Amino acid sequence: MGVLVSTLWSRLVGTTEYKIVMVGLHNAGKTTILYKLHLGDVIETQPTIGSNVEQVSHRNIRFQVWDLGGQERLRKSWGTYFIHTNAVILVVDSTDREHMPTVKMELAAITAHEDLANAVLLILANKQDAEGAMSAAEVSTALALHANKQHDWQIQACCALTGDGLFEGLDWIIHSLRSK
Ligand SMILES: Nc1nc2c(ncn2[C@@H]2O[C@H](COP(=O)(O)OP(=O)(O)OP(=O)(O)O)[C@@H](O)[C@H]2O)c(=O)[nH]1
Ligand SMILES: [Mg+2]
Repeated sequence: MGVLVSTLWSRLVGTTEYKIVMVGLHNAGKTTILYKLHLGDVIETQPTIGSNVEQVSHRNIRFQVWDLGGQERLRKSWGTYFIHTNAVILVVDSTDREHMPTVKMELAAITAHEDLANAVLLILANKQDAEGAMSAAEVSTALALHANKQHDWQIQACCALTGDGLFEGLDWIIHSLRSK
């Protein structure tokens, strides 16, 4: 009963907070997305060593968004951020066809991680503005997303520079978490 009342109260006064962890290979656009969501602006980024964390608000819901460095040597530590995560965002550089097999391998590790058993998964097919970018459908095929039966998932095309697709992605996360 107490949990029900507190959930209803949170929804009424807008105090729900979800933890999102954003992963993806180096140069995928994670930090650009984080600050586009947090500040509404495009910032100049450097490769992330470790992580950034910021609050993002959308539809009266607060998200604590973690942006993890994507260089190969940093990927081993992603798992240390996963505890109590509600949603994982996997950011993909849609122009980087060569590294899709690596993304697929990292995705397999993410979906198998025990701390993410209840998390929902959003794949952002980023850099849609760039020439030669794979469509969301092509990225979906390259990553064999339909084989993923463990998590609720969705793929969303986006462009971090304009912000197109980013809030649609958050809308899906909200909808998916609420229908759990
Ligand atoms: N054309 C285009 N460039 C983008 C887009 N998103 C990010 N970039 C560029 O991609 C480069 C890498 O962006 P970051 O946000 O630093 O990438 P990251 O995923 O945080 O990289 P790591 O911190 O190394 O893991 C930057 O030059 C961004 O401006 C996009 O949607 N379109
Ligand atoms: Mg970064």
